Amino acid sequence: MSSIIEVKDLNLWYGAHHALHSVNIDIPEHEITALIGPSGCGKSTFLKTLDRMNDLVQGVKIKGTVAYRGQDIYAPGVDVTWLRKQIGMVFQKPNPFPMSIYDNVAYGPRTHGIRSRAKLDEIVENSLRSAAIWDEVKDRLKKSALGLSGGQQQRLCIARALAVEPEILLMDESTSALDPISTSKIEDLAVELKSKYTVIMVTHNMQQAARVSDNTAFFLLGDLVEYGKTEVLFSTPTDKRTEDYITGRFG
Ligand SMILES: Nc1ncnc2c1ncn2[C@@H]1O[C@H](COP(=O)(O)OP(=O)(O)OP(=O)(O)O)[C@@H](O)[C@H]1O
Repeated sequence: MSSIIEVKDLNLWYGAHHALHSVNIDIPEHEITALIGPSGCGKSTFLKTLDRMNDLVQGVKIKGTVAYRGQDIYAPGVDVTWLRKQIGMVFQKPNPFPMSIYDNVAYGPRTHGIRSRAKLDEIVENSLRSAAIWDEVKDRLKKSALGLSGGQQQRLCIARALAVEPEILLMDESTSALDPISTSKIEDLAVELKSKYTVIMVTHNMQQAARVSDNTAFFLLGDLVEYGKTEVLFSTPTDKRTEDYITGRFG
């Protein structure tokens, strides 16, 4: 399986705080990679380096390379709007825009210049179908997205991310604010999506990582301690710190 992201010697500082220490990791295409580790270990920071969301943080310094399909995304001249079209993000709390369900999904494609009503209708339907929410919303597309349940809102946010046809979907604890049924729907969805997309998810929930991911990366205090196939990392971890974490001895 080829790598879609290759990270080499990635270091990140927030001011004087050294939050990521020389991280090296290759992310395979069309698989689900989970990032696990205790609170504050750098999972979200690492995830955000992949679509340059940390650029917005004042005082941040980043060294090393993050290559997406062989291209360093931190090289001068990289168009961050283009990058975020390739690499979409779904956040911890559902954050639909205060507009209709239809307009939430059409927002990105419109921003990228698509005006044809028929084309937008097609994108909206396909994206909502891919996010497994079409049947629940097809009769209320013009209604406010804020009237949906939390789980529906999160699937709508996934549809919104898919509408611009990214290659990679980043999910930052995207089920932690949801009930178990909605969580299970999003886990099933992530597994379905990997035939078309590459999914990278931060999760606090080790059962979730074990259930849905193909690869798992364990972070601790800014270090990538161990990375490998999920079933191997959970059954025969090579590092004592990984073993302690997955057996619940700390974190
Ligand atoms: N914007 C920021 N400015 C300064 N320090 C930050 C910022 N964001 C994160 N940090 C610090 O960087 C470290 C890593 O944080 P990060 O949010 O990446 O951890 P995490 O593993 O995702 O944690 P959690 O599971 O609690 O979300 C922490 O010490 C955190 O306090």
